[in-house]
Amino acid sequence: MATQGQVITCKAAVAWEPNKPLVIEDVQVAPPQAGEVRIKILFTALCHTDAYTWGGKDPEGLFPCILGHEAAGIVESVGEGVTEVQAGDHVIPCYQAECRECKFCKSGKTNLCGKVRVATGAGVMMNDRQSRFSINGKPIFHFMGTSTFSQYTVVHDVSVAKINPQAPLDKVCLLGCGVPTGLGAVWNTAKVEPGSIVAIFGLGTVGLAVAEGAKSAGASRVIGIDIDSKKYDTAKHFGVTEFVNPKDHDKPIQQGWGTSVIVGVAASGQEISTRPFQLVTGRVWKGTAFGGFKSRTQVPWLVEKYLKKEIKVDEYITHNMKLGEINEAFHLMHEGGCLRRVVAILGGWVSLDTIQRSLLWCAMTRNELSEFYRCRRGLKFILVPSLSPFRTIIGGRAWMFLVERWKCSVPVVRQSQAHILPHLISKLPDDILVLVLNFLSLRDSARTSLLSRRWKNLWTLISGTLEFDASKTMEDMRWLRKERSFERPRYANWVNRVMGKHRSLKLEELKICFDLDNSYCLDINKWVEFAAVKEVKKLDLGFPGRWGGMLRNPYCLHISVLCNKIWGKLRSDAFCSLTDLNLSFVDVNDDVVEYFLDKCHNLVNLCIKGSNSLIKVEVSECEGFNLKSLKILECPLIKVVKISTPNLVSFGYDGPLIDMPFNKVPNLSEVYFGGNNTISLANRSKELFGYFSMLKILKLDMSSSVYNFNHVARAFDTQVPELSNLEQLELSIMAYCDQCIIWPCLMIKAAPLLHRFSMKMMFKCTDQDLYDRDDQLLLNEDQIRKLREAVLFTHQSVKEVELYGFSDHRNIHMAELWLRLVDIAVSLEKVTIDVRHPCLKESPWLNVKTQELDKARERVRLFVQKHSKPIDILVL
Ligand SMILES: NC(=O)C1=CN([C@@H]2O[C@H](COP(=O)(O)OP(=O)(O)OC[C@H]3O[C@@H](n4cnc5c(N)ncnc54)[C@H](OP(=O)(O)O)[C@@H]3O)[C@@H](O)[C@H]2O)C=CC1
Ligand SMILES: N[C@@H](CCC(=O)N[C@@H](CSC=O)C(=O)NCC(=O)O)C(=O)O
Repeated sequence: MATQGQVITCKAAVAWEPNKPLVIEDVQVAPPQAGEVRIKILFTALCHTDAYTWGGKDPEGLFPCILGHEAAGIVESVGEGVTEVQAGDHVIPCYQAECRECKFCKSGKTNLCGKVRVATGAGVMMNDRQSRFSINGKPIFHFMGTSTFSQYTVVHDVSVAKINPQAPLDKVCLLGCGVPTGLGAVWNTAKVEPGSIVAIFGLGTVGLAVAEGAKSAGASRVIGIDIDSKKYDTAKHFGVTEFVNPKDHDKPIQQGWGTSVIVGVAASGQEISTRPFQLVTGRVWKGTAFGGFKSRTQVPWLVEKYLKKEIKVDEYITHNMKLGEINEAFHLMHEGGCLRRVVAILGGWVSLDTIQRSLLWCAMTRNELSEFYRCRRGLKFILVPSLSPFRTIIGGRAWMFLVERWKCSVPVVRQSQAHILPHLISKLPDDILVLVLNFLSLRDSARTSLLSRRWKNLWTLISGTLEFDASKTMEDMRWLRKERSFERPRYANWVNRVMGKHRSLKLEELKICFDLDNSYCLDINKWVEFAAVKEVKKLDLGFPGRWGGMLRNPYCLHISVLCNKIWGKLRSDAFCSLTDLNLSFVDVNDDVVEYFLDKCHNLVNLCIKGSNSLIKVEVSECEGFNLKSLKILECPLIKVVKISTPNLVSFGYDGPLIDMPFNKVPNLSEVYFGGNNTISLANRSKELFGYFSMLKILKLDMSSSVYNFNHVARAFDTQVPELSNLEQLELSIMAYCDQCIIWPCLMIKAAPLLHRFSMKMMFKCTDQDLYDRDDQLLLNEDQIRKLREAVLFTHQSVKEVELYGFSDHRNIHMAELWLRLVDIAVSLEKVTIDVRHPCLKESPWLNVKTQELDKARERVRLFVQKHSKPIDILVL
């Protein structure tokens, strides 16, 4: 284990003070000492006792601490002298230890163990009476010897129950406390006999487990007592036969004798009392801790009972949540319909439902799976998840489709039989399951390893896409200023770990994108080698800085990495399968690009972005050369782009104004220009290419010329390129003054066959300087007249208009002018108007106020109401 003997920094929910929300912190977890075990916690449930201590009622409660005691996980490492468990074992941490040596354990009369209780009650470990948890040196107390609200925890070896690795950890975590307590209260403590009458006060998880235990013990009547009558319905499924709500009665309704078992934990100072006469006349008072079960011995036995379906567990789980939602999970505790909330401590959830959904999806969209099914005569069913989200998407047609596709050989499993789905899935052969895993994200497919031993390594056989997607972390690094020094090695380790485990010989697609600079060149070189060895078809490497631009010390892909000089392992035909190559903020020189163009005869799409060393790109005609799309973007020192290849369909460029000799590109029909020189490039396109008039699609991004006011000033005099065949025009502009509209309008005018027009408007919302400059750019009378003239025309073929970032809060003329497009286009059928900023609309950091957006939407709607044409209008 790479982490063995090391301090692990991980996430944990820390209770800093009683009753204050738990805070997700980066916590240091020290390695286990002698007789200790460090466990990677995967799932934890919440028990009322956690809430009791968090609420400050526990006399043993110490703060700050990490709560949690009903969980399951995998042993990460063990301390000296630990023999009964080892790294990789699936375990349930037990708040009630079992040393099998102390006076109590040997007595045979109690399940309470004396070996470590003094330390667990004091929030420390027995060895040195210190905590293994700390935050920047400040110790954080343990809780109940378990502290499972942490991705890693350290427990005494006498508190670890090793369980069957086939058991789903997201379910059997409940066997760490609530369910055994209820069952054991009946079986071990009260020792209910057949025919007995059992009354249960409180129908939460423990109470329902009591009902289940009572039913299985043969009780003749099981009376549930709760202040919420709605619970009776659920309770019936667990064995409750009658129900009493104390609120419906003003005096006792039952007298008699028998055995009372106290389970509930009460705050310090709270007492129960009775007249001795009550006991004298045959009533018995007992209590139970963990249902009297011997933890290390009997928890594995309970797990087996669950696997054999002899006891319920799944039925107690009402919510699946994530670590970040732990405070919400506490609040839910007080909701009537809530039993156990299981929190995924590491990452999110992947359940069999996800797999079922994925299975159906790929069955419906991929022929290969249906062929696969056809070939396998033995396999005679298809699983149909009739889960509501799916139903909303595909409705009843999915059923028809499946029945049609697989005729009668496909019995469909309906929702009412959903409980047998896991069983059916487990019958699917591995190759089908792997095929299905290809449709999950890398994280989700890796998470299936937790489902059971069978699933453990299946994900390592996926041959579709390995996408190391860390966009969320990148976003946090950007806005929350999350530390790069911490996140970079974590990302690199993740990629290395996954690649180390990956066993499929081939891989369709590899995508790696993170803020990594050249100090990670050894790792990245290995990833490039991995791509070559796995014969990837699509390789996407991106190493942008925090703000999406170049790093000061960018990763440099050296030609020697590709030519066997460093690793010596690559075959001479390395990358011969490559069809798509996207190198973004990877420093490559001319030799590297030439290598890919020369060696990769299957290359169809090539994009080089943000390389400081690229000077010249030459694509020449040669037999069997298939390149269809080429993009050279943000390479500041580029001097020559020389192209002569008949297959080229699409070309994109963003960089200095250079000569681009294009020859023999008869199929070129799509061009993109971006960056500071967009307008100049477009205007000079005829002399640069000579091919401009044959373009069908033109995309111009003029948004980065924000400070280049000369363009705006010259807007009235600008020439537009010849666009006689253009069908689709996409523009991005920095919309800071009315003149911005002129050039696009002239382009629309110059494109008589234009079908679809799309415009993204960027606004610089917070830059006061820009507001000030706006004043300087206010139009004079003459300019306003020219502006109106510029939009005074009609266009016959435009059918579809999309306006993104349409916000009128900055500029009154612009809104009106853009809406005029709807009038200009006489054949218009569809308009989409999105008032949000095109780049920020998905971001929580949107700095345009909601009222402003609402105002803009309202304005659009008013306009639409005035408009009489029968067009389809979507306002976002
Ligand atoms: N001895 C041991 O080994 C263990 C003890 N415990 C203790 O057992 C108790 C139950 O735990 P758990 O099942 O997790 O908790 P739950 O919250 O799931 O269940 C408690 C149930 O009792 C109901 N209730 C509350 N007040 C009353 C009342 N006055 N009369 C009747 N019913 C009432 C609650 O209703 P509502 O939801 O409406 O509030 C809830 O349904 C807790 O005190 C917990 O600390 C737990 C595990 C082990
Ligand atoms: N620390 C509290 C008592 C808490 C308590 O009673 N705990 C139960 C388990 S509750 C589980 O959810 C228990 O079994 N205690 C036995 C033990 O050894 O801790 C207090 O001081 O009142």
